[in-house]
Amino acid sequence: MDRPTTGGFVKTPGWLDWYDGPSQPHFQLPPGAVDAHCHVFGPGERFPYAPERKYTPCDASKEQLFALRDHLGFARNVIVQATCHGADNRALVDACVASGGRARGVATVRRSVTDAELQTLHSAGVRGVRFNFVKRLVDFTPKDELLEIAQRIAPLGWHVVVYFEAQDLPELWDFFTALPTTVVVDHMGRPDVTQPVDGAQFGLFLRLLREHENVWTKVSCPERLSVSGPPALPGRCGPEQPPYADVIPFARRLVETFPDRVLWGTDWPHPNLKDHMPDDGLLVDWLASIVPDEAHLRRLLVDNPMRLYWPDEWKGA
Ligand SMILES: O=C(O)c1cc(C(=O)O)oc(=O)c1
Repeated sequence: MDRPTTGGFVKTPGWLDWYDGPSQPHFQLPPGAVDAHCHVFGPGERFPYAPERKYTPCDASKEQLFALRDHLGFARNVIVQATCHGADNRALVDACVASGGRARGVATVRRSVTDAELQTLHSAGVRGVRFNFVKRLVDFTPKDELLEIAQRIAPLGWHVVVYFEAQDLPELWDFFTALPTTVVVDHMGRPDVTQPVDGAQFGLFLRLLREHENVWTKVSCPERLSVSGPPALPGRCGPEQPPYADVIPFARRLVETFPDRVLWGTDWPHPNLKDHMPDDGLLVDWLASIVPDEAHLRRLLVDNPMRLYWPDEWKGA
């Protein structure tokens, strides 16, 4: 019962009994697909976790991440700095460098970062910084410091990734809309999916993208947002029983309305999930429910991430 699963996680009571590592997805990814949101954790002995962290994850190494990439059929990764590593980007940089150009990074930096350090991060493959506003993950960071960082990374052609809870969007609106770069919102701005897709809360998020063409979003993390959850049994999903059904209308609305400003990623190794350990194969299968056709799929998984992270290699849609 305590076999390691993906990400070095070990089953704990409460996780679904059937989970035993990522399944082989049924859904065929397009050639060149990018997993545009995933993490590496540690290994803690080599890359210690930050003293100010709010959680301590299981180690999740670059080797495990690259094995998952190949297993699922992705060509590339975008590795996002997780809060448990604070502003120490060494594990992220190590993974990007080891990927041989198949991974880009989104780092976390403080105001004290030097221009030389930014250049080193760039050479390793970093193309953005992440600002986290989720209160269970970080202490308060003054917005004037973040704005200063955004102004310094803009000339490098980098962008800003933001993570927040939907109820905090009104308070963060002015800050987000003042950012001078492309802004990528993690996990659809974390909507409450028990509210209607046409309701006020998600409506405000849609308005942010409609009124600000520099704002993109990741249609990721149905496993975090879902109330209905994954199907009870593996191999039982399909058109009649899609996984994470309650999140589909939200992701689909974004994919259809802003086809050139959406990204997707597994969020492996799924930190802080308490109720179940998601099957990454099933998460890939979930894509079938949120894209209307092949052209949208290609933009979501290939053209958009390539344009943002590998513009020199992107051949155009
Ligand atoms: O919802 C989360 O717990 C979570 C945490 C982190 C992080 O610790 O950076 O990143 C994510 O993408 C999601």
